[in-house]
Amino acid sequence: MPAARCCGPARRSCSSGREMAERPYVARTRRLDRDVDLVAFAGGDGHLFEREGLGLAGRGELLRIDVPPLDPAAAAAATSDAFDRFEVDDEVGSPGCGPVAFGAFPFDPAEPRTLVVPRVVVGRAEDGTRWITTTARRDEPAPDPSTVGLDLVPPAESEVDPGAIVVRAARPAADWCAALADGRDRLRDGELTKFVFAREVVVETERPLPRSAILRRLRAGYPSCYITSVGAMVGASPELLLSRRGDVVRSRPMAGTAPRSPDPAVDARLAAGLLASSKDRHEHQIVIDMIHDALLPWCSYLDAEPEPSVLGMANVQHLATYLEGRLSAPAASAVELVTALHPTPAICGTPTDRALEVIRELEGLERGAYAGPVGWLDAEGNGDWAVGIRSAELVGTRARVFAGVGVVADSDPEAELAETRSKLQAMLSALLRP
Ligand SMILES: C=C(O[C@@H]1C=C(C(=O)O)C=C[C@H]1O)C(=O)O
Repeated sequence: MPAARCCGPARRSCSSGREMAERPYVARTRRLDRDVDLVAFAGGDGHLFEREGLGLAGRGELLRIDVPPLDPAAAAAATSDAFDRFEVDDEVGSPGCGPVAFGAFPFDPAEPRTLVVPRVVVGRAEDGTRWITTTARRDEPAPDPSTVGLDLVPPAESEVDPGAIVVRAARPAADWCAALADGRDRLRDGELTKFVFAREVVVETERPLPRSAILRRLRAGYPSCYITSVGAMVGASPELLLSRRGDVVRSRPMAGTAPRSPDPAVDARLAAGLLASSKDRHEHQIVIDMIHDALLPWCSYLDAEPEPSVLGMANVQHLATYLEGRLSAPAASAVELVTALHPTPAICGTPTDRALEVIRELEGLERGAYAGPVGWLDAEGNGDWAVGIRSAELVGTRARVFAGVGVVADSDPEAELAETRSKLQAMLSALLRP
């Protein structure tokens, strides 16, 4: 049974005792005439998924939804059951309106996953539509979206000086390189084609890190990335795992990396070298093939760009390929597709099970939600999910910052170490403002 969408007189009939038991929650969406800054709205303790100023930001927590791991159909059933418990009064009707849930799922695909439905969500869409949704239990005084909204914007955190800062690699670089070489040598036995190996850097400060200031810096420095804040994780990922709008599905995987140069001629040479590198093209193709094969069973058609392009951020440039398809009816929900796709070889390897074994045995770190899917889902199954890379777990005065690299048979540990340093730069420069 879909979430009840009602408005006007129909709202009264929704208040029967039966409705009360079946639909204990209400969600009201209203158009916003004022503009809204999503990063400011999310503040230091909200939920955020934003790219180029568009997306969703939420505050508070009405409800948590447990999403079963590993089983796409069970994940879809759990989320649609949860959304069915809402009476929805939505005057806008765009993707991301009505009740929405945010999640930063763990990397480990077998671990439990949770979505959070905030109490207030604001949205900004590409066509200029802006809206606010409030959610509540039916038996509590319902906040009115036309009055509640933007007064909830938290005051900007002052640029609190976090005091003395200690930064250290969780594992000595030489040790990490030796473990990577050990894994690489196992690629030669033919059972494993690629695995992704990550490093962790720990940042400790005297006073808590200013989360909303960090998000503003990430947005300023990485405007083409997905700026996210969900649970303990913050990030600026360039990589779209999955976007689902109605029956249209998109993904933009990335794999294959080169540094940037301030000299345009050198930078162009680096990009051309990346496109011509058989190692990087191989790493990239593994990811595209897997995503294509994993999405195809859900689609009536699916197209991938024939050639990757090079996408540049401030710190690194990547090979990237768009895939776009139309979902077969009934269209699978975003959470169903995310469950089917994750973990891709961009952040795990191939074959998945062997790569997971090597990561668990040799990486020596707890990935948590690093490299897990991060995004949102609405009651119609729409959603946007990024790959949770270029991310950090922030807890009080401690941040764990992560970066990983794809390892194939001809990977060089020192070059891969340098690549992690370039990738870490995104988050470290946002955290450490001397
Ligand atoms: C794993 C990370 O990045 C991934 C690995 C890449 C590579 O190996 O070339 C490129 C983009 C990402 O898919 C990371 O940034 O932590």
